[in-house]
Amino acid sequence: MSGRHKVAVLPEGTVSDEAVRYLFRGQDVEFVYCKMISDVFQSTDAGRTDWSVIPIENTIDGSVSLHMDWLVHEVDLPIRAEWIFPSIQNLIGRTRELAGEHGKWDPAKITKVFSHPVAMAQCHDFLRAKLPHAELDTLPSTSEAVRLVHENPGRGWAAIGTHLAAANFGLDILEAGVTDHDNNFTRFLLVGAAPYEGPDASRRKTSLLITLPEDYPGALHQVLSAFAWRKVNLSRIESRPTKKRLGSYYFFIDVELSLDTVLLPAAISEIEAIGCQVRILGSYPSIPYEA
Ligand SMILES: O=C(O)C(=O)C[C@]1(C(=O)O)C=C[C@@H](O)C=C1
Repeated sequence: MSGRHKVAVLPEGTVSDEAVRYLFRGQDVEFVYCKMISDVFQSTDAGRTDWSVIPIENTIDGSVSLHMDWLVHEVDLPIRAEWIFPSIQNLIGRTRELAGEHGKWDPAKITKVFSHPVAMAQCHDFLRAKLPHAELDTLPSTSEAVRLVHENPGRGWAAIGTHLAAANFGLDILEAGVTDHDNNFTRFLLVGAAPYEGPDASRRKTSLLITLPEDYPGALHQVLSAFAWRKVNLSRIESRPTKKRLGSYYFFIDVELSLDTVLLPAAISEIEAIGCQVRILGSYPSIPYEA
């Protein structure tokens, strides 16, 4: 595809937006903001954009299962790159509306908190300790939550979201950094038909989706040993339902090796020889994060 690349991503001011700006810093790309993650996937699937930005795993909340399932069942978009980005969440609202006697926000004045479910889960301890009385409501993104609070003054509403969203909607940071741990990162995937052309990374990975044969005792052990005896490192193994039958699962396996090496195709052939189905989800650079 020629010309300026287009990247589908959740709305401006989301963590995904911050992360994609970081990945493409200094490069001439066009961001196409989509309200829902389904629109992010479908935009590239339908060819309207070259890539989609998909949050896939978080330090505190683990894998984003919904997005993993979309990658497998709904679209066929190869993974082109992965990178991590800090997920810094803040309590956002209007200080003037929510302040107590001392001018600081007063938890008792907050009736409802909005956010994306994954962002909300990252702030579980804070919400339980400081706002146990508040109703929690989830939305398709953190910036959508901030927008809702912006449009509804005087109701005691607050949002969990980024500094960028608070600034975009002219709201205040009531409390900064409210995630359960400071060292909170989200891993993102760039998926789509176009190869990623950014600066190359020395670390490469390959993601595989493996379906085990039925009635083959020890099949998972054999799969793992095909990697183990070749001393191939796996950075993640995760099971998800095939959605066809109760108890039937795929295994997502991230291998710390490019598909261009001799070892990995040999391991895949060995795994297929025992009757497993192997789908290659992508072989891609793992871009390091530099603070
Ligand atoms: O709502 C956002 O800000 C997003 O970018 C979405 C999302 C996610 O889907 O996991 C991405 C990263 C954050 O850690 C929390 C939420």
